[in-house]
Amino acid sequence: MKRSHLIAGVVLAGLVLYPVVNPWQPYPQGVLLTAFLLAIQASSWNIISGYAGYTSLGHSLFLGLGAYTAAILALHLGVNPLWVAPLGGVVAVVVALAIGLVVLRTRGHAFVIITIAMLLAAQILAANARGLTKGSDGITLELPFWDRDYQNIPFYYVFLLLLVLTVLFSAWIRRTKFGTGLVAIREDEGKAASIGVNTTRFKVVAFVASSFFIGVAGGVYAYYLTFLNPVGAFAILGSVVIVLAALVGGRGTLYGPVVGGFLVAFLSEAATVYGGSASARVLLFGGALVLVVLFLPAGLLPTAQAWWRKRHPSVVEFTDQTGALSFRSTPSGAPPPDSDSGVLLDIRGVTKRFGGLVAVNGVDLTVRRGSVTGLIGPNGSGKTTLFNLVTGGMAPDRGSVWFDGRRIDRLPPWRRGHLGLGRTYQVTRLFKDMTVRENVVAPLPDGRWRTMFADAISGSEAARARELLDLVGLGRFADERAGSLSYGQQKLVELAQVLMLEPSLILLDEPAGGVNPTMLGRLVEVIGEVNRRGVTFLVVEHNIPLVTEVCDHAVVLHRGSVIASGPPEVLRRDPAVLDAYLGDDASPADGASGGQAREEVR
Ligand SMILES: Nc1ncnc2c1ncn2[C@@H]1O[C@H](COP(=O)(O)OP(=O)(O)OP(=O)(O)O)[C@@H](O)[C@H]1O
Repeated sequence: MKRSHLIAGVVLAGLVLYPVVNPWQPYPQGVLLTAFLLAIQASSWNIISGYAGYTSLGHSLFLGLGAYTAAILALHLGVNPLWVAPLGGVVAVVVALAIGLVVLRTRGHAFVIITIAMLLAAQILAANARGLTKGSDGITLELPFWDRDYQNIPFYYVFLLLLVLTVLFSAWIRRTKFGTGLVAIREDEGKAASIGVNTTRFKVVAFVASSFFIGVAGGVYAYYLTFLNPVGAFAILGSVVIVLAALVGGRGTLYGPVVGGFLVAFLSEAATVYGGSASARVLLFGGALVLVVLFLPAGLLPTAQAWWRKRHPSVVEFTDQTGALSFRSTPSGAPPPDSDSGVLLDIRGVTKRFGGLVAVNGVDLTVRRGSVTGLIGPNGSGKTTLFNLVTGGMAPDRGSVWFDGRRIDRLPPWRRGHLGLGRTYQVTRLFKDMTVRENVVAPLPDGRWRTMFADAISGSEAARARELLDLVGLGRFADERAGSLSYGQQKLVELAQVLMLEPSLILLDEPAGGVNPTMLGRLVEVIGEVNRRGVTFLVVEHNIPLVTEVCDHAVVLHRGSVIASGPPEVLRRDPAVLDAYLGDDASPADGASGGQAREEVR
């Protein structure tokens, strides 16, 4: 069992026993209860804002929604708020879904702004829907039905139970492919989409998942407070405190937000007792936020863990990287080598403009099944743009892209990944904070919900990841952080990662760039081996000898247009190609690339 789980278990046992051992202490129980509530919120917030990296500044919206749901039902139907608290979670989920579907189709800052706006809108709505909420007069609820002797102990246990459920839920999410996908979105959303992660769906589900337990807790909280008004229920400070708690403890970790929730709740209590006015409290939180961002950007828990790891370093075993190609079996699902070399990728008249610049100009290009096709051309000739058009990173202005007989240019990147289209990047885009193994199992071969909620590293997948890592010679690095590998090794891991999608076509963008000669030899071997297993390649590469070695066919792009195609050794002597690389018309701007190409072409 992991040490952190053990510590959490001991702390939990202590918290369960505390009211039993010390029943006549309503004050510390009340403080702890507030800490549980904040930890529930921070831990839930962590699902969308820690795992997926989409910061919500209005998460107390869900506490208010839960509280109002329970309070309104109690007011109008006379039911006890405690029994209908789960409905608060349901309302929070419905609202989160509606907001998420609108906002999370986009990327970036819009989300942060909208979350604050939603909180303020809810406040205004609650103040104005007087028939339902009694407006700014607020709703007063009955006192708890249990004997006064029990004080707040029942609330204490309900919040503690909700906290345990929230943490278990968050832990389960982190273990699934969904959780890995969220971290992938946080680290590099574009890359996540290219390996089959339906980023829109993942973000919406994460936002919804982050609202439920807060909504339930809100229902219980209304009963605990016995009074509810719009300003208190939808307070912006409540949201700021949630963010602060998660940042202090360590966003993106399982226990960080819980630890942060406790610390911030205690700090808040101390500020109320010793700090005097409410503005002193705000000042204290502001100051704490600044200090955390400046001195503990990762949060307390990750900083402590890093310190521990430094004091107790694990022994890293370096691979000798020999025998990597002596694998035994064919990767499951890889298509058999196809003797009939029909067209697998068909790019028809594709054009892409950036303002006045025509980066890709009416390109027609076909890649035959089973081939290794090279795509060459001077710097800026449009090769990477063409890759982006094929994999869905951007949409063409004109023309169409067909893959395996199906038009794909309007499909989102993840759908293209599910169809068997994989790519690597000019500058590797591994998820650097994940381990090598996590990187390799991160791709999602299909868009089914079952796959999404399967274990991130299931038995068969672990075996396959191992096999693929052995294929590229990096099996022994499986548990290392991907960012700690050399650049060439990262390129190989990226290839193993793409192979996990079981692609039929892989687009390699400058695989040799920045890779040392030994690594390059391995890369060439791996490309050859994977190709023999039936995978087709389209390779962008400046290293012409390498193109001649691995490619059976090449296409030359110049200023966005195809100027030649044929066997690489023939193209090397084609005057038009030589001209494009070295010719009179080479502009001073690409002079450097011309010099580089001059070396490489010869
Ligand atoms: N997102 C973008 N916005 C504006 N211009 C762009 C964008 N992406 C590429 N370009 C421009 O389009 C042209 C083609 O660029 P692209 O990166 O596709 O060329 P390339 O052949 O891959 O070059 P290299 O060999 O240097 O990677 C260049 O002039 C580049 O500056």
